[in-house]
Amino acid sequence: MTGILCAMREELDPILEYMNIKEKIKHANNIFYIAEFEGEDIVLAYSKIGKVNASITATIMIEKFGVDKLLFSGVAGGVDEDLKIGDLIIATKTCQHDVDLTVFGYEPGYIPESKVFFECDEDLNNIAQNVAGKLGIKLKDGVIASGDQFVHSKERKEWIKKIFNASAIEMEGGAVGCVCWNEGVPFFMLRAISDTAEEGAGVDFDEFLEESSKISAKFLIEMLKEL
Ligand SMILES: Nc1ncnc2c(CN3C[C@H](CCSCCOCCO)[C@@H](O)C3)c[nH]c12
Repeated sequence: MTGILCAMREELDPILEYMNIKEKIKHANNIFYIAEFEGEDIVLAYSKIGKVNASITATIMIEKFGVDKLLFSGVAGGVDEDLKIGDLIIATKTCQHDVDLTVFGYEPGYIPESKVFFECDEDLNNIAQNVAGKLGIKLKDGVIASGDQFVHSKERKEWIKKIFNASAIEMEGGAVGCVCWNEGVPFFMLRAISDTAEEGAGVDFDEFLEESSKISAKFLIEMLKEL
């Protein structure tokens, strides 16, 4: 069964509008929507913000609901110069930019017995690129870096770009990628840009959250039709 995960209610609501919701299950302070879409059952939820919350919900989706591929939809801060507000990006891999065990000689983002980068599923990414081609949409791909902080400083953004070669920044994908890697579940992440993660990003985020969430949701629905 396909799982669709978002961080915020605003990111999930535009997706639910396309779904025939059959059941709502409350569990671990989340609501899991069991829906039917084009004859297939799908489980959907928003985790709440941040890597810990996203890890909890992703793990429950897999362990309790038997999700065998996990698709994330939401918004992100753009890092690459060519990413404008409203543009779409998919992750080739995710990481955690706020993990720092460098005093012990480890590279930024590395945790012993784990890894810095969690690869996203190539087949799902290829499907996304095919859908983008049919729709005539530019769909960037690249590293998307997560941390438990809303990044609103050019200095921090440039550091994340330099160290992780990040194209976008958010707060959940590195955790969900880690969960899916450990569980052996294919992971796909789609984000629409809501801000540029620099000074003033908070204002842009508030202004563009809803519209960028809809852009991501709309594309995800087109992709679901190809799964
Ligand atoms: N620059 C940036 N830095 C880090 N992450 C992001 C993301 C991606 N999501 C949005 C949300 C952060 C917003 S907290 C909003 C608090 O409530 C505001 C009122 O509801 C979190 O789930 C990560 C967009 N721009 C970002």
